[in-house]
Amino acid sequence: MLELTDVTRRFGANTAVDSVTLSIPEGQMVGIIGRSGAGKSTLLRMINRLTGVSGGVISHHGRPVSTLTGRELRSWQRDCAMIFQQFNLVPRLDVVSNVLHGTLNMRSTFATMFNLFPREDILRAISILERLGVAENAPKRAEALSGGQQQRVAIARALMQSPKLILADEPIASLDPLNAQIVMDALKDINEQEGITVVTNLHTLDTARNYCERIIGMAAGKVVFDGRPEELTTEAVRAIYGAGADGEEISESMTSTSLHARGRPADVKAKLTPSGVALESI
Ligand SMILES: Nc1ncnc2c1ncn2[C@@H]1O[C@H](COP(=O)(O)OP(=O)(O)OP(=O)(O)O)[C@@H](O)[C@H]1O
Repeated sequence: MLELTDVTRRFGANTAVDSVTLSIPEGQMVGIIGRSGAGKSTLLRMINRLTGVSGGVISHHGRPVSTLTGRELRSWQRDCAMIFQQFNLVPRLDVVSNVLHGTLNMRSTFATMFNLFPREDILRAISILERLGVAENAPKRAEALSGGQQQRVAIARALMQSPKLILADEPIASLDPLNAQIVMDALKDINEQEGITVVTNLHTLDTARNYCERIIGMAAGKVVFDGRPEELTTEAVRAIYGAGADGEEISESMTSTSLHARGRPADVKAKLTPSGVALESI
């Protein structure tokens, strides 16, 4: 169980995350939604300790993790792997080495500097890449891969850490709908097969509904919705996304996966559905 009690993060006078209290049981797939600036990334980054807390406590199985330092902090960061919107791979390094870097915290600096990896780790990295359908790219430089393939490599690197939790910060925001679906399917599969808790920020409501058993809605740093997808009523959506700054109502484009493909008229929207990609006129 991951527990956040009164967790707050301030940046100067700005409160990015405001007294958030949450319990996330082991094995849950949770989607965090909200407008830009609602505090979603800051919340995830505090769990992984990329960002410190200004107040409150984060604990895992009763152990406070928000105050860990040194070796214990590194061990916690290994337990909760992060996946980022921009993949964060080493572009010039080959794919398999990128995945092997998931073992970074477990190895000596010397071994890491010279890319010395045990044979069993290399075989494991390749089998994880196989599972994610990108093993044929193992010798290529990461930068030679498409965005969707790079994100699958980033997921492979996360799995290489044998994490207890995967924290994904807008993992599909840079991907086209088809690749977005492949990446979300991979995260769902890992959650179901391995029982790894997945907490993912999503900028699209329909993706959260389709993939997550629990949705947390944030607005201005606070949790304003926490429930099952079917409990997410229009009223709840309005509480999360509110009205626009100029008073306009929430629009589908704010909350759904929309793509204006090159050469395609802007009034056609590609929507990610459980059965594939549907093009709709809007
Ligand atoms: N390192 C930082 N320094 C100063 N302010 C920050 C920092 N990180 C985040 N903020 C501020 O905290 C607030 C919440 O930002 P955060 O990135 O967590 O929101 P978000 O919901 O993830 O938005 P987005 O979807 O655009 O990433 C914003 O007002 C942002 O400007």
